[in-house]
Amino acid sequence: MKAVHFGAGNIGRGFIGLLLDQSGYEVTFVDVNDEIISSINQHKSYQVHFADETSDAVTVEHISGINSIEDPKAVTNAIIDADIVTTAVGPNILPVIAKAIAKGLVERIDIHREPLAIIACENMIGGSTLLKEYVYQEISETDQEGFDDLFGFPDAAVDRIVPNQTNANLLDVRVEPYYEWVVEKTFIQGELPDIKGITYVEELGPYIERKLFTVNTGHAATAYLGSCHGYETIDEALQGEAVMDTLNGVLQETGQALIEAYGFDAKAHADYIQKIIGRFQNPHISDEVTRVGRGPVRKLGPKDRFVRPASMYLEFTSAAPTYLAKAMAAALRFQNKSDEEAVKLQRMIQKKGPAAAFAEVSGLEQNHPITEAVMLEYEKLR
Ligand SMILES: NC(=O)c1ccc[n+]([C@@H]2O[C@H](COP(=O)([O-])OP(=O)(O)OC[C@H]3O[C@@H](n4cnc5c(N)ncnc54)[C@H](O)[C@@H]3O)[C@@H](O)[C@H]2O)c1
Ligand SMILES: O=P(O)(O)OC[C@@H](O)[C@@H](O)[C@H](O)[C@H](O)CO
Repeated sequence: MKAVHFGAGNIGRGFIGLLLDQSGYEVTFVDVNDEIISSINQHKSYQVHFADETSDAVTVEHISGINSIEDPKAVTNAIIDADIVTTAVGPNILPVIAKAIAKGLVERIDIHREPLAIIACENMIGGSTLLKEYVYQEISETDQEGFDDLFGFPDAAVDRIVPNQTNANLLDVRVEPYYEWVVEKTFIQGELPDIKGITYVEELGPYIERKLFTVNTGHAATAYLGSCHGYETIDEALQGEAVMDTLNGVLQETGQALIEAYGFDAKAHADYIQKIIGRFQNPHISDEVTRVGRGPVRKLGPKDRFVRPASMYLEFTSAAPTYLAKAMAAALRFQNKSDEEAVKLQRMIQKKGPAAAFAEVSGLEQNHPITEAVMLEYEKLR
């Protein structure tokens, strides 16, 4: 069985590639980073190390790599032969890889009519659905009809903390032991891919929102507040009472919204929160606030980890959330010269002022109760 995986980065090698290899797939990584791709083709294996005191490292084999800039034809051929396609490139790159996926699918359908699942493993709601939209923008309406019967784009939620890597071997990855990969089975054509570690569900909504608005909201809140307080890593930031108190408050607010929306058991959700805070505190992982806070414009977006749960909270309680507002205010103060979105956001704030900048990225009006709550906290952080 053959898998094509776009993005040979942290989660690509440390999670998706590992599980595909363990399920018997030969994995072809597609990436634009020539150093990584050359190394994959030279060594044909790498090790995944686990950030705990007990687990042994696992070797991932049966891999190859394609540099999609240098050899687009090889990407097309790999998609023609693939039994599954997965991605972990970041939400902003989905429109870029959609072109290569569309070309591969158009040529594939001329050669054979085997069904295929294309799964975007990105931290966002509806990642595969969005990828499908980008792919369909690249093909004619006639081709689209043929595609619907063969190619499924099931949405997914992936959870495993994989920080930036500092290993002697470029390809090796150090990951937390915990993982979860949930895939919505509704739109899969043909048989469900037999991948060890995937949980198939009828409806992904509750899973992706629970994950995104607990793990990722909590993570980003810690990163932005930690950064404001001068901390460099997530575990360091949580040693300070101020950040920990706000994190707890944020997760109480998102928890209240999630329980209202999906009827989760309150005790089970409280346990889930504690487990996640424990994962953030893992002393065997050093995860930089700059990685976790990357892309503040995306993270302050209308459907992402802050604004959507804040809007749910407002809807259910008729009050704007306090702690989510503190975290969003800290996001507006996030400085990182190496992060394009952080630089862009600071420029917007300088040019238009914080309320207008927040309104633009969040999609909320300047006089919206959430914007007003964020501005109150923004002033306090001065
Ligand atoms: N790291 C984590 O803890 C984690 C966990 C769950 C989900 N995710 C999600 O996985 C995705 C990737 O995150 P990551 O941490 O692995 O990032 P990363 O930067 O380590 O990896 C992204 C990879 O995509 C590659 N890439 C960029 N443009 C490309 C293109 N046009 N074609 C092919 N490859 C391209 C990059 O070169 C890089 O190797 C994100 O959506 C992230 O939210 C990450
Ligand atoms: O990948 P991002 O930028 O959406 O979010 C940063 C981290 O919160 C994220 O990568 C987590 O480590 C991951 O989602 C854990 O499953």
